[in-house]
Amino acid sequence: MEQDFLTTPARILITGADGQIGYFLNQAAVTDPFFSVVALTDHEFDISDPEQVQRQLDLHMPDYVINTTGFNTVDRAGTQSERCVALNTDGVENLALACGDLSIPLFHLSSDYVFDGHYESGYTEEDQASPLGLYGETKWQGEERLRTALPQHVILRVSWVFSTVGDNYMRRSLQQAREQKCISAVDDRRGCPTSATDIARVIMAMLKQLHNGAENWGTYHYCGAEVTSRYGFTEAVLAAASQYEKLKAEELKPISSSELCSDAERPASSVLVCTKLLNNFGIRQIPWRSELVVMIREQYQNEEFTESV
Ligand SMILES: NC(=O)C1=CN([C@@H]2O[C@H](COP(=O)(O)OP(=O)(O)OC[C@H]3O[C@@H](n4cnc5c(N)ncnc54)[C@H](OP(=O)(O)O)[C@@H]3O)[C@@H](O)[C@H]2O)C=CC1
Ligand SMILES: Cc1cn([C@H]2C[C@H](O)[C@@H](COP(=O)(O)OP(=O)(O)O[C@H]3O[C@@H](C)C(=O)[C@@H](O)[C@H]3O)O2)c(=O)[nH]c1=O
Repeated sequence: MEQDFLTTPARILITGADGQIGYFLNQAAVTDPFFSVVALTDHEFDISDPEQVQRQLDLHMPDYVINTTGFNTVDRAGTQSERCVALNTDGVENLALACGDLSIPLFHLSSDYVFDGHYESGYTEEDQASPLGLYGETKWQGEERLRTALPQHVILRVSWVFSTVGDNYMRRSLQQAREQKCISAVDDRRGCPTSATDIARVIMAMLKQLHNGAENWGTYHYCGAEVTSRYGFTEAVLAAASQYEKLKAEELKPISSSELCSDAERPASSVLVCTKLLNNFGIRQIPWRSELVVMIREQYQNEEFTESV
């Protein structure tokens, strides 16, 4: 039966709906008439349980599954390796196999940490993955399981995600700047911060084109425009936040990553080249700085609201 794309919304099922990307994707998609959304948290839909995956897909029969789950605590991947594998690798395969049985395309998020960080000029989708730690390794294996199980997939690799939701670098550095006179940030790791709302925009734009018949399956990169370091990003966080309050931090000290003792190994330069996304989908990068200004404003608005109730 031919589908009427102009009147029939695309039914999307979002996993990990209360995580950073899941939350903002749900928020944006529910107000867009193009989509009909089922958004499930880990309590409602545990992707590490194959029977539950099957049951939820049979129940909702979406047009697309968007997997925004992940074990993302890079420093704890080694000590919680079972959970990390169960979520980032086996869970992705559970979804891919169940989606395959029902001919549902799977949209999955992966990471710049699949690369070892030696290419200063940036990584394209063609470059060889070579993860440095367990987090990156489990993300890479998850990608590979998906490629093997289900040709109708999108893997979108993103980097350095920030938002007003959950535990992330932006919120942590803001908290540190409120509590400490001197804070430090590493200046020898290069990458591109990306806001969760911007990623939601990109996912929705890709889905619209796929749903309208573009057969652009495969692996893509997306990140905010402008390469920086954690130091450069922290500087921008402090500048934006100081518009709203007098922070305790008087000094931001640049340090090298070797000065952080309990730190997992991370890529030195994990810049993602996003030309393929532009060429295949016409989607452009947005500067992370403008997104950051909006996120910081929202952070203060949310805090004001919480204080007033
Ligand atoms: N954050 C980043 O900087 C980057 C993230 N990514 C990738 O993007 C994706 C989304 O990241 P982000 O939004 O930051 O992640 P979050 O950690 O904010 O959200 C992940 C969500 O997955 C949920 N979850 C945990 N276990 C399960 C499970 N067994 N079944 C279903 N859901 C589960 C978590 O629930 P709970 O909170 O209850 O544990 C949480 O809501 C991940 O795949 C991540 O690897 C890629 C690059 C950078
Ligand atoms: C404690 C501390 C850390 N750092 C640096 C060291 C390290 O590079 C980084 C650690 O912060 P985070 O844990 O937020 O960053 P990290 O876990 O490296 O973030 C990664 O998460 C995963 C999920 C991804 O896929 C990546 O794209 C990336 O966003 O911060 C400082 O600059 N100053 C500090 O005081």
